[in-house]
Amino acid sequence: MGRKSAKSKEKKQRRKEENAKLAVSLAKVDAACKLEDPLSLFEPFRKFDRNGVSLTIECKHADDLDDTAKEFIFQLCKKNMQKLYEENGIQGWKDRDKREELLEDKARYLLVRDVKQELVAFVHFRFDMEFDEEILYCYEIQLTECVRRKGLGKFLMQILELLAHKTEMLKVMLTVFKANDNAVKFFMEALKFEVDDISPDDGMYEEEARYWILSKPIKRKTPLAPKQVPQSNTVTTNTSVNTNGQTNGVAVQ
Ligand SMILES: CC(=O)SCCNC(=O)CCNC(=O)[C@H](O)C(C)(C)COP(=O)(O)OP(=O)(O)OC[C@H]1O[C@@H](n2cnc3c(N)ncnc32)[C@H](O)[C@@H]1OP(=O)(O)O
Repeated sequence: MGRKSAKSKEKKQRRKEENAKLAVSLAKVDAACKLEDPLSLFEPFRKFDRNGVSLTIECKHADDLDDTAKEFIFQLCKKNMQKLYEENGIQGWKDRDKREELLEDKARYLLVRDVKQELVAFVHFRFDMEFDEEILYCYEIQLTECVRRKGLGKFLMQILELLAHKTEMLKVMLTVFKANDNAVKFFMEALKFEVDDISPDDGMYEEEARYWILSKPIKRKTPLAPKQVPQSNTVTTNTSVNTNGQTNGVAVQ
């Protein structure tokens, strides 16, 4: 009896701790979702001026998109992804389902425009929980062909990593079709994303899953031990961005 009651006490304590941890994670996601314009935290990242293109980047809630932006997002996604969905997706491609997913409440966008103010690329992302972890999920990164292979995709993913760091998310996650060779090279080779623990294992289903769930942990600088802290108090674990758009305090490759 004595042992049993000690055990149940332990169990209760563990559950209490788990609930408290979950409440903290949910509060972080909630706070991140409430940020009006997260890009205002990283002003230098509003411009991409490299490799012969001059582009501007803005961040919007799905709710605040105008009809032109909504249509651009849907049509570009369809152009880039329909064939892959039809060949690899369980339910193929469905216009209506995709339109709904793109405009769900939590959806947020990075919108990229050229000098004529024409949209040329977008990222659809969300702050969310994946099981009991607070994460930033990249639903889509879609570029028109004329702005590919100029470093823009990498730049946009760096913004997501910075946002995830600033809002204290644990990972950036995404789903990619195994057959999407270019995207797999981009995420896994160039950006060092890895197959996440929740990605379906081979052999889990009758047929091998046609996609991977990838993730990249958001690394934080470990604060120095007290005796190592310099007198000048210059050590910080916060992310800061210098005027060249380079980051300090977060591992962005
Ligand atoms: C979660 C999802 O959204 S999955 C779907 C991803 N999106 C798509 O498949 C839509 C069509 N493709 C695209 O929009 C773009 O090609 C993206 C997003 C995949 C890549 O963006 P880009 O701006 O073209 O990539 P970026 O120029 O930053 O490339 C960085 C590195 O990734 C790798 N990479 C990018 N594209 C390719 C490619 N087509 N083939 C091989 N490697 C590539 C390279 O190592 C590249 O470095 P390098 O150019 O110095 O060799």
